[in-house]
Amino acid sequence: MARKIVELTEVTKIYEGKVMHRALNRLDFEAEEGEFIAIMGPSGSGKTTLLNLISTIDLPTYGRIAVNGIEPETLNQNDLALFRRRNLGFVFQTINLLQMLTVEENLVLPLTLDRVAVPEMKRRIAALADKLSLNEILSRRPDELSGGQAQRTAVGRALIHEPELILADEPTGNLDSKSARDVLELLSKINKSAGTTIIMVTHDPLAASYCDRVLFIKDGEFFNELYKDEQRRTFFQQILNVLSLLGGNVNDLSSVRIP
Ligand SMILES: Nc1ncnc2c1ncn2[C@@H]1O[C@H](COP(=O)(O)OP(=O)(O)OP(=O)(O)O)[C@@H](O)[C@H]1O
Repeated sequence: MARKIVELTEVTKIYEGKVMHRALNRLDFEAEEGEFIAIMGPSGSGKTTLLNLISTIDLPTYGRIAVNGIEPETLNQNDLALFRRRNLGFVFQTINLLQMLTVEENLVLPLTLDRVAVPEMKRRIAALADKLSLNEILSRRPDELSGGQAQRTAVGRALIHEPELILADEPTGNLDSKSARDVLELLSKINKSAGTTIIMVTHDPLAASYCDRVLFIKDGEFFNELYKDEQRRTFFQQILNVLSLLGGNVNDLSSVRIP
């Protein structure tokens, strides 16, 4: 049986504010090594909360979480930061590349923090630039890149330290459909070739159709789950069907792209 890379058992997250809000309610979720999973649900259903808990940025109010066998609650802030840096890669909708640095310098940033030797950095850049088609743009700065090139660089930066788990929050949200496809195909290729586990929050059923499994949540609880066992187009249709059952804000479907 494949190794479990993420395990959530009866996880509840309550935000304490003026008004107390239960964002997740006794949620169970597991991800096995090598899975490519989408998390979908209406606005406010708890997707980002779930991703923040898996990424150990936030802790649950009740319940148990283990990521790569580690329970984040048992680590102090320093060890948690180190754990994230070594084990996780992050890709966000807003592509947060450092404007002062070239693509190449942005790519190696996580390695600089870990004081990796220069020859090893060069080896990893060469391998990644090939895989991500970044060779032509390594010396450019972020403001000289298209949206797709910038997001491919951000994916590269998330991958350069060879993490076991990639966490992506709407990675195609700001991209045109061609660039979105390029990024999704890239994520899919990395998932298949390196066996990297990927968990991606998305509103976009086309993006979700690249995954092997889609978890739907509603009001912080499990709503449904779909596994891809046919063509991507059929899977896309099945995802749309569940989304229509799920309801929520009609704007959530405004970004639907046709495969
Ligand atoms: N720090 C916070 N304090 C209080 N309530 C919060 C906080 N963060 C999120 N919430 C509430 O928790 C619920 C879930 O939020 P979350 O961001 O996880 O939803 P989401 O599914 O990612 O939504 P969206 O698709 O709009 O990004 C929402 O009702 C939100 O208002």
